[in-house]
Amino acid sequence: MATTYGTPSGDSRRGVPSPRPKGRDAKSTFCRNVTIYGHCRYENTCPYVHDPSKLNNPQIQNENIKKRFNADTPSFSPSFATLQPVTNGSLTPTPRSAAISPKAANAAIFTPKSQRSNTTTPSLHVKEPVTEWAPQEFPEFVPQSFDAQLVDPSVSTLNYDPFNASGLPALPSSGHQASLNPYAQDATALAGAAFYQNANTFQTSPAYHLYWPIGPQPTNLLAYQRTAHDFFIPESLREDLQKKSEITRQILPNSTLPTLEQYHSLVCLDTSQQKNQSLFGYQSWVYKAVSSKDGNTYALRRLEGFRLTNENAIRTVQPWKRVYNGSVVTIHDAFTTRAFGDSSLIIVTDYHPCSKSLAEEHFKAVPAARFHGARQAASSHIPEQVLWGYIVQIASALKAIHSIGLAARLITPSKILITSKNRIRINACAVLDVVQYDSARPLADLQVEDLTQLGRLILSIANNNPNAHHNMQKSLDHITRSYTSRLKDCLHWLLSPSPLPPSTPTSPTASASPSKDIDSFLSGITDQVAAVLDTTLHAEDTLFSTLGRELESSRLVRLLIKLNMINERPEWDPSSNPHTPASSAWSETGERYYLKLFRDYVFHQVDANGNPAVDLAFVIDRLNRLDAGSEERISLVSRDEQNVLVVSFREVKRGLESAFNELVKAGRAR
Ligand SMILES: Nc1ncnc2c1ncn2[C@@H]1O[C@H](COP(=O)(O)OP(=O)(O)OP(=O)(O)O)[C@@H](O)[C@H]1O
Repeated sequence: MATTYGTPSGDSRRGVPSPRPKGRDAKSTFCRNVTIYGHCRYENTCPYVHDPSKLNNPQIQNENIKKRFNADTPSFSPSFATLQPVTNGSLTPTPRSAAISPKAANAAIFTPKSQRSNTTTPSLHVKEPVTEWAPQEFPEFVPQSFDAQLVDPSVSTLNYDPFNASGLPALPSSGHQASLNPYAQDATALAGAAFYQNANTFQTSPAYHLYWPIGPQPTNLLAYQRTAHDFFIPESLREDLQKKSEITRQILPNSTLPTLEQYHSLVCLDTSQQKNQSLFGYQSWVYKAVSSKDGNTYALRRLEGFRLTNENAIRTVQPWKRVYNGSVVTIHDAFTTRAFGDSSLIIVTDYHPCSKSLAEEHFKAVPAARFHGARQAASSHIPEQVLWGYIVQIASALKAIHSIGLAARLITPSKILITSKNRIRINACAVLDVVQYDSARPLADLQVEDLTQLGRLILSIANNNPNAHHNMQKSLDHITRSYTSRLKDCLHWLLSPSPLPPSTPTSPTASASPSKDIDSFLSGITDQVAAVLDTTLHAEDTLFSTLGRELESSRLVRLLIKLNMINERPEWDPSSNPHTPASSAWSETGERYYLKLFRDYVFHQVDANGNPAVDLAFVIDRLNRLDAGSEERISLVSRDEQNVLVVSFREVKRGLESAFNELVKAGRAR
């Protein structure tokens, strides 16, 4: 140790040393007050060395060292930089790094969001520090509302979703019988919920909660251009769907109709008492009925007075159950019954609400006073595209039917249903197979007959006359005048007796097969099939876009349900005993307070005169921003207008999810 001569601090002028000299160790420093006679006036109390020889004495030096590290010396304890949460929920101390970069010293204070209380109002005006230093290119790291009770050590870190937009903890699914929660934002928290998209997939971006970019953008419209219809499905479609739903549920309160096996709540669909027996040989009735087995609605066709003489006759219905084609009304079952007081055959088919037959569509009966009871065409000219649509759809049905060794046998206007615009289905299949079982004709003949019946059907519709085929030449002349030669050739091919000469249905360059079958027919009308397919795809696109709009609506409904479950809930206080009245209103305090103000902001806007401002576009726009968790800030004014809270949609969303999650947890616990 180098000997140094120290200068005792203190008032040396007055020669009084400080009782506790700072800086160097006094016991190893020579006292500057020692005179040439080796005396210090304060030797008894002076802490400095007065004998220069002692300065180099190792014993003294050791003594000094020992004194510095004796039993009274406090033990060494490392200081901790941070307490870092680990996956099992405990806090692990991490030693402070030896070298702290000067940049780090300037960094904003890191406040783990998990440590924010759920029950106290967060500071709404202070920008959250974590967002300030988080690099922009990476998603912000948000500790997921750390709650030691919620964290299950058995849950691996794989369950952790850093992109969980809800900011809520993923509830452990293993070992828990988690009940499905249809309102949960966090799909990963739901056990086995395949209904919820992205249930178990890793989300590379949180874009699933953003506004769907396809389709109309209502916010780009000017105020006067906005209508409620811009946000929802078209009015005509909505009305159509609602009508169908209502008619499907309709029942007759005092119905005397019986229950047939599992089919109950029968409603007769026939609008006319005049029954045409020529088609089946029996009077037929059609009923809507509900199955007690699956709760679905079916159409039952009843053939009154039918007696089953051969068991095999009713078995012919079996292969029809395999015909699954978009242009055929699907058949489900057939049985006989005496429930109506007679012997009846019942054929169970799909029910298509609000459908009508082609006869009702194109050959409507007009008031007798004007036309003496005659059937009059509903419209004078049917567009050729509509006719080709019918042809292609029925051809597709016949392809499915013929390819499994069956024949439709009844392609007639009253037995083809229009289930939506220009969408047709062959009805009443299988009936003739049962009732004419004993006098069955060769299948090939029946299949050729199907094509001929298709020709007659199109001819009658094009001529607006159900009996057009009775005067073939006149009817074909009308086709020549009103439609293209393609359609005329097609009808000519269909109506000609089989086998045909080696020509084709519509084009001389197509198939040279002499046979008259569905394959030849389809190969001759491929151009029309392509055109109809294209129209169908466009219709599908339109419906898909409409569906997308409804998707937005369903998101908003979920959001509204959550808001309404939280807002104005004074009777529940999580901190109090459930059997005692709440001490403070949970829904009025903490983050729920700004949810309440947000509700006012969205739904209770007023204009400058204080009158209610009813702007649907505004409401939808703000709810969408909330759902997307936009960073945009809004001012929420308290009801007494004394306070203004500046808060982002993202913060409101986080508060909403957190509060809703509290309700869900409390509900589960109960
Ligand atoms: N599967 C079904 N789904 C919904 N409605 C159907 C179904 N089948 C038939 N209908 C409706 O039931 C009513 C009666 O049908 P039906 O086949 O008896 O025709 P119709 O006009 O009475 O002919 P007909 O005089 O030959 O009996 C029609 O309005 C038809 O639209």
